[in-house]
Amino acid sequence: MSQTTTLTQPVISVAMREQILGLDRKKQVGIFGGTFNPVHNGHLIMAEQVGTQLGLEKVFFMPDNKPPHRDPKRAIEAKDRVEMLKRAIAGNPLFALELIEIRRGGVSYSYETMLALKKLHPDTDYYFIIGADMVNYLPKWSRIDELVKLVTFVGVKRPGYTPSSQYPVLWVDAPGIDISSTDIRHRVQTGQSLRYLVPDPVIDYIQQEGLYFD
Ligand SMILES: Nc1ncnc2c1ncn2[C@@H]1O[C@H](COP(=O)(O)OP(=O)(O)OP(=O)(O)O)[C@@H](O)[C@H]1O
Ligand SMILES: O=C(O)c1ccc[n+]([C@@H]2O[C@H](COP(=O)([O-])O)[C@@H](O)[C@H]2O)c1
Repeated sequence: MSQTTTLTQPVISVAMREQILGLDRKKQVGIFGGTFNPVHNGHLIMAEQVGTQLGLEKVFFMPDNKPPHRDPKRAIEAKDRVEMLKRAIAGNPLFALELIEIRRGGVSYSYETMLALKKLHPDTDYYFIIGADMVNYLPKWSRIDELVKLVTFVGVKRPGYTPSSQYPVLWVDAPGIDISSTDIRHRVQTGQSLRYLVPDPVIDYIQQEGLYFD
């Protein structure tokens, strides 16, 4: 029996066609690493400004398991930090979660993380978002000379910090927001309002779980 084949579709995929035409654009995504203990509106405002101003496809909030540079005061469990992040980013299609550091456990060195992410997603360019305090701290990061080749650091100003860096940083203009997780924890302990400093669903979670009260 003879068989005839009718080609109704082009044999090349969209990706191949884009490659041939030189249109293969890499994905551009933001990575926003932090302890998020807890996440606050300063984090959300800066992530929104960076994501929209740079035209990123997504901004991934990436809670660390254990920050490399400090012993977090009043550390709470990763599951609570993740739950608060989930509540904070719900409803914003630009935002997503990246839990690679929590899954890996141990100390969360960004070089190790970004190497792993680049291996998993070689077609993605990563924009690593940091505040001015962290920009100043970059020289102390583990394997920083290799890390700057893996990511583009994006800096956001922060009240109280005069940024200076010997490493390349792409600055995005966002309003200076004087909110810190340290201050939020202090406000919980001293019974002050968190309203408009932290998203309402995160305030509810802090109260429901009794976080940061002692
Ligand atoms: N208000 C802010 N303005 C600019 N950058 C910020 C601000 N808050 C946090 N960041 C940046 O977000 C990242 C994650 O911060 P982190 O989760 O440690 O929050 P934090 O408010 O600095 O916490 P803590 O007070 O416990 O040190 C860091 O790069 C930090 O510089
Ligand atoms: O890799 C390092 O040496 C390193 C040193 C300091 C901070 N970082 C990362 O910077 C991000 C912000 O840190 P933090 O503690 O301010 O939340 C978080 O993802 C950390 O893992 C990473």
